[in-house]
Amino acid sequence: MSYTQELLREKFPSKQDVITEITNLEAILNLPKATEHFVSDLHGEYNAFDHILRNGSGNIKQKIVENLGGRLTPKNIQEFATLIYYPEDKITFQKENTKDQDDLEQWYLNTIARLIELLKITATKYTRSKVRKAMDPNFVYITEELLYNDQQEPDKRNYYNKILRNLVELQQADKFIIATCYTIQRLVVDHLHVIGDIYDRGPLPDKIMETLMAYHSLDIQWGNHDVLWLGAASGSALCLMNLLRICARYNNLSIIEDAYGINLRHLSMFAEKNYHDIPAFRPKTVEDASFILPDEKKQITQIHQAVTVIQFKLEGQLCQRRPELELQKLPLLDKIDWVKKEVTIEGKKYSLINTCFGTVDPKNPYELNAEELEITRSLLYSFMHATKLRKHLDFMMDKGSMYKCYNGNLLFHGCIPVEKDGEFQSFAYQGKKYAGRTLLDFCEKELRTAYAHPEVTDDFATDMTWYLWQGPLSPLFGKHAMTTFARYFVAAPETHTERKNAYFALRKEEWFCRKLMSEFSLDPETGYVINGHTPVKKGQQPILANKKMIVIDGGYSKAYQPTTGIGGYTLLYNSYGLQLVTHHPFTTREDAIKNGRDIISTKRVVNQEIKRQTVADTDIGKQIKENLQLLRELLGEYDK
Ligand SMILES: O=P(O)(O)OC[C@H]1O[C@](O)(COP(=O)(O)O)[C@@H](O)[C@@H]1O
Ligand SMILES: [Mn+2]
Repeated sequence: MSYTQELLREKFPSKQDVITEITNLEAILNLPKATEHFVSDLHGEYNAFDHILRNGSGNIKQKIVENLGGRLTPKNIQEFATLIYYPEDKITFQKENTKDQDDLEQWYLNTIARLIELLKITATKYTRSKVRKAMDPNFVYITEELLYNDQQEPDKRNYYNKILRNLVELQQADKFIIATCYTIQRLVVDHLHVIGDIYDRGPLPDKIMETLMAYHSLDIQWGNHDVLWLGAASGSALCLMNLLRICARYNNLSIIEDAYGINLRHLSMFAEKNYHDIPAFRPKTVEDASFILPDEKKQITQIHQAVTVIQFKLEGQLCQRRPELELQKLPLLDKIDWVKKEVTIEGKKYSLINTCFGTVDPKNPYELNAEELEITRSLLYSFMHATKLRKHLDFMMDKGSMYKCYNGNLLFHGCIPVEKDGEFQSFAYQGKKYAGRTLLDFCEKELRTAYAHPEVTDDFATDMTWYLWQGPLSPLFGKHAMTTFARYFVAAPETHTERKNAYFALRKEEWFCRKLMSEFSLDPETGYVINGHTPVKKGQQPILANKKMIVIDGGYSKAYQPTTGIGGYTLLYNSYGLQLVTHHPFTTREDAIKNGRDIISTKRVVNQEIKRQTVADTDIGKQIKENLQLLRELLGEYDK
């Protein structure tokens, strides 16, 4: 008997145990495939993301319409849906707005009965034990009684009605409704994929991380913005300065100070001493907001300049110590004619439109002055020791990866760098070349090394975190260069251009997407490539390459909504196939609760399975089949 069988025998000591397990697993294989939910580019927009999680990208409403739609008016459908998304708020609202006690009781009875009906429908896909795990432990007994009782029998109906009445009379109804709503939310989506860029530009990435940490099942494909935060926590001061620059640019320094408790006082004082108010560095999203005080705005503008200059200095140092990364052309502080106020970019001279280089020594433009050095050191120390931040980023490392192969699909944030003809471009390091899948594996290995050793700050792995942010062959970035310097200091638009990797043109071709799936050992006939990263602009298509490629940048980022014209896209993959969901921009939580404002605009079927998919068709199904094989062999042993 093999070692595995020995172990199995310990777990299932009698023949009857084996038979029970085989029956159980066979039954699971025949259940419908559970629903996967894909989101990406959340960019700190917690409220919009929270709403989409609560409504399961429209899945909850669809279930209500399909199953209770014939009995409810559109207004009541929306009210019932809103209750399931925001049970606490909706109950309060209901109580405040129903003066008559009898009406309120009737509302409770109707609501509980409807919830149980909907729960029954959402639970059919799962084993009883999995449904139980999704329930609030305090209400398991009552819920199961209500759920598995046949109301058609008169005796049972009385029993059922009695339980309902009791819940209301014993004032347990609120708690029960809230618990059941969350159970429904949980059952409607079985697994969540976050295809990168949780951090930057929006105000509440920390709350997104808290939500994800409480979520029942998920994976993350890192985005370039996430890697900035992981890089900084790995000891890269350069990543840190860049993420501070983005926080200042979008008026989000409170994430650093309030959410993560990192003190910016020294930086702020230094900035005040050394920088003035320059329009190009004013925070982007607050031009018409009244809540920001002029002084505060000026302070952010000054901090923005201070961290930008430190970033360019550190970037120059990195380029000097890592010529192998071929990033030489980027930092331009040594290409400045300080007298004429000109900079040379690719052989051409341009005048500087903003100057804030008071701390730059023309002879040693990339050297930090003493105070910058001290600020950088102490900020990096605080960042690496901020407890809550570390907890969030540990989780991101744990659940995250550069790419994921899941139920036959290939998920990654940005691109696989290629030449124009579709050949994978290779990244050379220490005499070895990495391209295609091996490049992504290499990047992941380096990032994990860097993160595991935050105290080592000058090694290749730490510098690679910066490369992942803006290196020309970074699968997370996918452009020839990041022209940050020119975007701040030069007017000529040609200096701002960031040329996209050939990948983004080729991903429209079916043959190319098939090649990608083969590279990752997936079946090109049945699989899809799913990307985030590039906002799908007005007039562009999210479904490409004869439906082999789907780009679902969620478009949550408010700053980018004018160019996309919509809120964004998410994707659902259930037993019937794949559906692309388009969202309107999210307004506010209050609007969603009071006015029942949902943000789903359309659902488009990407593919419809000919035969409804079951667990047997999934990755878990494959594992179960392997286990069944072993169990059958064990059964044979018991028969000997
Ligand atoms: O809109 P902003 O804040 O100027 O940012 C622009 C920068 O962001 C990037 O697009 C990278 O961020 P994304 O991953 O969100 O595209 C850079 O290529 C570009 O230089
Ligand atoms: Mn991105």
